[in-house]
Amino acid sequence: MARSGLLILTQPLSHLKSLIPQVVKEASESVSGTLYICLQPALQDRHVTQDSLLQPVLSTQEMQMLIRDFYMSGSKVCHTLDIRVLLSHICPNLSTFQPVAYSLKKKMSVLLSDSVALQDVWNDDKISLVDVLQTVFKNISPDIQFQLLNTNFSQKVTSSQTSLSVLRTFPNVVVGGTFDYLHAGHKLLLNECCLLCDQKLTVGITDGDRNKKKVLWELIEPYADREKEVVRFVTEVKPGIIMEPVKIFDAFGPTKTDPNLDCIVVSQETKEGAKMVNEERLKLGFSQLEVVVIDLIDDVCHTDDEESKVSSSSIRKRLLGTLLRPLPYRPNIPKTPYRIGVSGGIASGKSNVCSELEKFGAKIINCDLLGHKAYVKGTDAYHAIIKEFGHSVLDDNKEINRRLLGSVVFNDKSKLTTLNSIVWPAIQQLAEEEIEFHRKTGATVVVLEAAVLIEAGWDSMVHEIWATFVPREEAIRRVVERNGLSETEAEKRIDSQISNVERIEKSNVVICSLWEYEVTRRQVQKAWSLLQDRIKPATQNKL
Ligand SMILES: CC(=O)SCCNC(=O)CCNC(=O)[C@H](O)C(C)(C)COP(=O)(O)OP(=O)(O)OC[C@H]1O[C@@H](n2cnc3c(N)ncnc32)[C@H](O)[C@@H]1OP(=O)(O)O
Repeated sequence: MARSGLLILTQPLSHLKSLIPQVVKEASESVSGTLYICLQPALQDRHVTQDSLLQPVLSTQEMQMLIRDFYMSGSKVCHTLDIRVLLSHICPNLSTFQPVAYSLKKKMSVLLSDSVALQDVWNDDKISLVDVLQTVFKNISPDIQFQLLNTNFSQKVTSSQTSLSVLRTFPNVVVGGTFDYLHAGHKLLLNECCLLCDQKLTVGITDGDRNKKKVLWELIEPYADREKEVVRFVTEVKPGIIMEPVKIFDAFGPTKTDPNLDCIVVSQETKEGAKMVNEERLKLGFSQLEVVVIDLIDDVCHTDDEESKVSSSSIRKRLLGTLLRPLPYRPNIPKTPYRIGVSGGIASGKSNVCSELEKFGAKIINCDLLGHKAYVKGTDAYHAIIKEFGHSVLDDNKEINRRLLGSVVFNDKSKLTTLNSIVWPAIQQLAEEEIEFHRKTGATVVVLEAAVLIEAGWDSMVHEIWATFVPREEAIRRVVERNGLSETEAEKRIDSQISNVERIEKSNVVICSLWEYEVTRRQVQKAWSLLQDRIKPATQNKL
């Protein structure tokens, strides 16, 4: 199976239409990652040269529908396939158009085609063909394999009413979105923009508070990564146009500042936004934008609690419980038992996650309880706390009153730092002793439940970090309800810890406890089962 491949289709467009699902299915059996699609009907009766591969092809409404079908089918037939339909040579005017060669980023190691003529050229002179392909597309692997599609293109085509009229294109096209985890819906949207644009495409990419209204916004990719993917997509499929990414913080973005825009491309979901944009432009005395609406792509694998369309929020939900980033190399800690640190903001559901993990067989070390132990009467930490905070933090039995101590330290960051410097080393020592105890009993996985594990720098104590989180507003609500604190006090406690985003950035696995227990349980189950694959002895992995 190739990671990336190039599919050159030479059939007349009318032949292709009903066969797209079959073609995509066949291609997905040979390519697992990116599939670049080049529609080149002109190649049928011409030699394979740089010119014939880039021969201009008319952008008709039929072509537009066909391209949409590729994305729709791709998402149905193989939702993991990254389809990119190449458009540099598709144009509204054959006589004046100068296509630009592609510069595709992924190394292509399989060439798929419906063309027997191309197969003949391959058999006759593979080296020259690879040279030509390299010039037109770049990144063709020297070891590229050729595969003639099995799809029967000679079968009778069910005639459907297709419009052959030439597509109207525009000098300046604009589109907007979050473009998080660039998916088939985004690709269709951007592909459509590229098809309609013949000079400059402005892509507004949301950032800041606007993103915070979205489900699991904490998992939205950083702006720079989203911009990079959008730019890569556009420059790959249509290298001849100017591509301008712009950060946007509202529903208007550049449509409010750029009078020269001509066309806006929106999805069925955002078409109301286009209406608002035109109303605003009218007020500003700017020209009205032509509005092009594209359909949403159905998500064939969505579950009951996910949207029925392909969506970034479903993708983010599916990330919960999975390994988000590679594991750190920890040669300093013994391989067994495998150590997981479960950290998480106040009232984020750590204990619930840990009790689920316990049911699976993990040994839980509750660092909060170790904290109680660390400063019982008579310990070094006990005396150090009295020295720093005075006798007023003691109860009638001369034990440290945690509630009183809490009200002092959560109102003064420097005092919290002092407390931490006293108790963290003591808790850490006790935690190591418990791990050793579990090692002797043959435990395979120990879980260090520690709210501020990352803040304490204990990441180096564990093989991987899992984080639990809920949105800030939900954490406040829970703390007010659970701990009987005021909203302000709850906020102070939350602010004494790193933010969800900072914690997630440093964690390998993330669990969100915002919904019913069952939803959290499923995330933990997924995380546990993926963990088993990771920690299987190497020999078992090979089986
Ligand atoms: C590295 C670790 O995570 S060890 C485990 C956490 N313990 C510590 O850091 C030791 C210092 N903390 C303490 O001694 C106590 O938490 C006190 C005295 C500050 C407060 O005690 P209590 O009023 O009984 O509150 P409690 O211990 O239940 O903590 C309340 C919340 O404060 C947060 N919290 C605890 N310690 C800290 C800290 N050092 N910094 C920031 N937040 C903290 C926790 O998130 C906890 O909520 P959670 O149980 O939902 O996660």
